Amino acid sequence: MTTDAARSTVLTNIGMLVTNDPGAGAGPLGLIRDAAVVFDGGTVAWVGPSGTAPSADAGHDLGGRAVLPGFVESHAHLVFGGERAEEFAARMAGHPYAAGGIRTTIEATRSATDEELHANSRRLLAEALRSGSTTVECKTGYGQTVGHELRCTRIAASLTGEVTLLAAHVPPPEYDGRTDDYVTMVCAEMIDACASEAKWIDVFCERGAFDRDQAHAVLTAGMARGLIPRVHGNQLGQGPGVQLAVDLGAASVDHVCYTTQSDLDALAGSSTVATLLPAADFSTRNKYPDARALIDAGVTVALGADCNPGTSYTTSLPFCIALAVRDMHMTPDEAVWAATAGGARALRRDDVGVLRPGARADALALDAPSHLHLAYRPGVPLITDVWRSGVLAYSAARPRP
Ligand SMILES: N=CN[C@@H](CCC(=O)O)C(=O)O
Ligand SMILES: [Zn+2]
Repeated sequence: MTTDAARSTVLTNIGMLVTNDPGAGAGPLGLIRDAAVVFDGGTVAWVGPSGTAPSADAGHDLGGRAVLPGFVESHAHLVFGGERAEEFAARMAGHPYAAGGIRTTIEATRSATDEELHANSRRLLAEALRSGSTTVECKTGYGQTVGHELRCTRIAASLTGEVTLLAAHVPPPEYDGRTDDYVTMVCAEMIDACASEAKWIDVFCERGAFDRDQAHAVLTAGMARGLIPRVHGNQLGQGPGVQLAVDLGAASVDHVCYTTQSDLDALAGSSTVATLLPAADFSTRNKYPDARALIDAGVTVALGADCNPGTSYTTSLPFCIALAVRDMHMTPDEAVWAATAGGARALRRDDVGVLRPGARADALALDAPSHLHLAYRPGVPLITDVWRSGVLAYSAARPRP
């Protein structure tokens, strides 16, 4: 077992390799049977048939198992205090989900110590790694004051380079009935204070949260400070989120459960990714997005787990793949692509979500002969090994990280 990123490692006897490089193998997933991969330090050095693999300092025989690029989680809320199991139970008893539930977590987050927030977010990041996520975006959004958002942004930045300032998640209680004043404060103070720690700016554009003009003001203020927009939209009903995301050239619009034909047309003619979050729809009994209509219209689709304590307390992209196939009518290949290359597109990255020379050496192995088993065997812990930047960061054969 190799844990040293400075050395080269050859993975041999891979039954089925997903490269996501159509030039390297069959179909959009670039599938290669009986394959090998060489990692040199933190990058992929070689990909091809097992028999022709170059030698390396160390070897890892996969015994016919499948290997995929590490999952790219492009939607996660990992910095928060408390949990909302009671709200989940009430929902399962028939209470609807509403944006206001976010305030419960704002209160718990503001009350939590830095150490508690660090420990909880690191625990969830390690959980995501065990589920195969090797790149993880992380949002703030449960502070909603300058000081608390700055604290949460710094904690997120200690976990990942993909930090999203979710400056406008829901108007906090002290701004009750004064959402415009909150937006003014965000644009005048919060974004200035937090921008240097973040890459992305995000808004929840939805009934009960922020309307189109308010969301536009926050996103453009973020863009003026160098942040790239992404949007939570069209989760709970039809709304302006999709169109706003496209108008501003956002990297992604997330949820996208309720769409009109003009939303589909706008997305199809844009570079904005539709990031679908089926675990949130599962846990809120919400309508699933029409993934088939999106894909058939030519929209780029990503899958995210949306880990958060309200709507989706899971870090498991394998679970989302299974939901996407069973309930959103994506093919297993489409779902696997969306959780790897699709997530990379949503984060505007070309070095992850793909196994080709020069890419980051992020991969996972399954206790299964092909990637199809991710949807075919729902709920089964199939992931045996996860490499991040060439290092074996998780192995089911070893104690957990
Ligand atoms: N939709 C908005 N934000 C989260 C939910 C947050 C919460 O309920 O705490 C989401 O992505 O689902
Ligand atoms: Zn979210």
